[in-house]
Amino acid sequence: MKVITADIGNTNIVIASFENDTKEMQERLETRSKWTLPSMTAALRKCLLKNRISADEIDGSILSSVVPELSSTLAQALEAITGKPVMIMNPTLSSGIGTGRYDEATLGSDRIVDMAAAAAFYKGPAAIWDLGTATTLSVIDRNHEFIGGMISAGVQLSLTALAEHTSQLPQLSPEATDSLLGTDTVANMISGSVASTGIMIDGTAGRLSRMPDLEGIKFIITGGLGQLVLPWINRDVIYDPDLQLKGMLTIYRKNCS
Ligand SMILES: Nc1ncnc2c1ncn2[C@@H]1O[C@H](COP(=O)(O)OP(=O)(O)O)[C@@H](O)[C@H]1O
Ligand SMILES: CC(C)(COP(=O)(O)O)[C@@H](O)C(=O)NCCC(=O)O
Ligand SMILES: [K+]
Repeated sequence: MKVITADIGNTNIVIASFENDTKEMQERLETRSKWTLPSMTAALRKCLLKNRISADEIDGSILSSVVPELSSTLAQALEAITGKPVMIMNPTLSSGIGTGRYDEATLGSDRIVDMAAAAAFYKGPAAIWDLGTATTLSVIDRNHEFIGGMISAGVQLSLTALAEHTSQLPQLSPEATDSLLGTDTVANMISGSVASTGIMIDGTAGRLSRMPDLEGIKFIITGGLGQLVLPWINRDVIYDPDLQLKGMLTIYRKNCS
């Protein structure tokens, strides 16, 4: 069975294709308000062509979006290409996660997808940090109930905010660093965003591991910026850059009958 997964984040749209459990394509498009139905459809067709996937092989698709203004454009583009209705993430779909403690209408669907993948592939209790535009933490207990989390400014977003709101700080992209204490402005900003995010995650993980209800908790890191912070986390973590894609595939299968 061939399934397309589409994930609209605030920085990137990730389009992937799975043949059964094997990922055979992954492409990134920029998230921008200028996408129209024709330009989106053309971009999707280009992704498929580049990966030699023909539209009539596709059995179905699933869309997860945290940018509602773009959801219907991408959904319509997927439907135009596949000729089949797209499954759109919403609170009524079965995900394997109990979200009753949170206001479900406001919970980002990328976080439900992260938790669904963690439950399916690693089992709870688990804490998932997703390092994208924002850094999110979502925690599930052993019964796969979402018990709470955190939202903080992402690594790139913090750097951008520093440059935009100060006179003397430059615009930077995050990069790997092994120095805690920088001796110039750039090194200070990089350790202040990259190292400090890893240390924040490590400290939070330490506290979570001491919570009696979360005994045996697993720590999972994903998202475009996840790899950069790994060296700053001094404990066992699972790094799974495909968590979001695997979660969407899991939810598609649970709901496609
Ligand atoms: N494969 C990658 N390698 C390095 N950086 C990446 C990669 N993918 C995304 N990024 C960076 O990660 C940030 C966004 O991560 P992403 O998980 O795509 O965010 P979102 O889900 O919010 O759209 C951007 O700063 C982007 O430049
Ligand atoms: C927190 C987020 C902005 C993260 O988005 P991302 O960094 O993946 O683009 C997104 O999950 C969202 O809009 N959530 C809604 C608020 C909530 O989850 O409570
Ligand atoms: K995120």
